[in-house]
Amino acid sequence: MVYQFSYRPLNKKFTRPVITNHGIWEIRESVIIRLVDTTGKVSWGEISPIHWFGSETLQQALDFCNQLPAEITPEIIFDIPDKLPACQFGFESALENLAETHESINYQNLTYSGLLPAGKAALDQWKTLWRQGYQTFKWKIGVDEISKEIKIFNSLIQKLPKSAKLRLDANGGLSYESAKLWLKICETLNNRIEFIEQPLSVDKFSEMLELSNAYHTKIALDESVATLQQLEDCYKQGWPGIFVIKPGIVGSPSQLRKFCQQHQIDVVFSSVFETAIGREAALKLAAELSQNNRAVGFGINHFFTEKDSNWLKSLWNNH
Ligand SMILES: O=C(O)CCC(=O)c1ccccc1C(=O)O
Ligand SMILES: [Mg+2]
Repeated sequence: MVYQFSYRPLNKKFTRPVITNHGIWEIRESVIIRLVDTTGKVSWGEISPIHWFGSETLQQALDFCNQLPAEITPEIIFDIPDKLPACQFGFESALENLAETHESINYQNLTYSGLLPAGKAALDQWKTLWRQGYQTFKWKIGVDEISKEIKIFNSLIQKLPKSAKLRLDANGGLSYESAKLWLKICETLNNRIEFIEQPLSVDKFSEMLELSNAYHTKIALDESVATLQQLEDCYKQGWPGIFVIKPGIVGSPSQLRKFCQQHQIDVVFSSVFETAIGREAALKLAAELSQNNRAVGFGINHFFTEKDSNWLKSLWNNH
């Protein structure tokens, strides 16, 4: 089989900047790819790198697309190197969409986690998301001073319904002492805190292992398991807690499928703030590979573009 291949860069301003310990992120830059098979069937894929998170850079993805011929084959797609995980995801998902079997996976019964804005804005925003039906929320910490964040956290916990679950994501921004302080606070809230995500930086695996053995509140690795190689490595080192998987940047869906089917791991699937193209492919993987029913971190609709044809068509017509 050969596929007509074309691609377009896409820049999309977030409706609200994403503030994390890594900094302020205002524009989502992606590459949308288009495959057409010999019957004329069209399929889309999305390459949405996050270099500061551990994937290739946007430029590396564009350079890879640029050197491809206009007609590509499955061999070319399955030969994409592991140093281009977002490209592996984009091309393989587009290829899978062309295979009939793939259409059938339905991801309607996933539950979603809503991302709250960092800082005190969370105190106003949570109710809007609650009314939209979210029962799990994620709040970024490690952005401001810990004393300020604990104060906001205390009022957030007061306001949130007791049945709501809250995830805290430090993006590796806490010191060992601050992580212990957060974990001590969470211990007193009998499981209302589902987990603390990446409390320490990627180079502090053994400290996080120690913390996960010392406290009940679960710890989830995210930046530490950004790519499949890192995921396998942390698994082999015996990580007992949760693994956050971002399908958009983890790498090859077929390799991810193999790993998840070989190992029983506690997984949370998470967005890379992709458009509806990447999101649909990622949610299909989440539905297929989730062994537990943890809410998926894709509940932030204003970050992606609906898969209506106009914006896609305009991408191809305006160039
Ligand atoms: O997982 C979620 O709930 C939303 C996705 C998210 O937080 C995220 C999105 C892009 C880059 C990093 C992260 C993160 O989890 O740290
Ligand atoms: Mg995270």
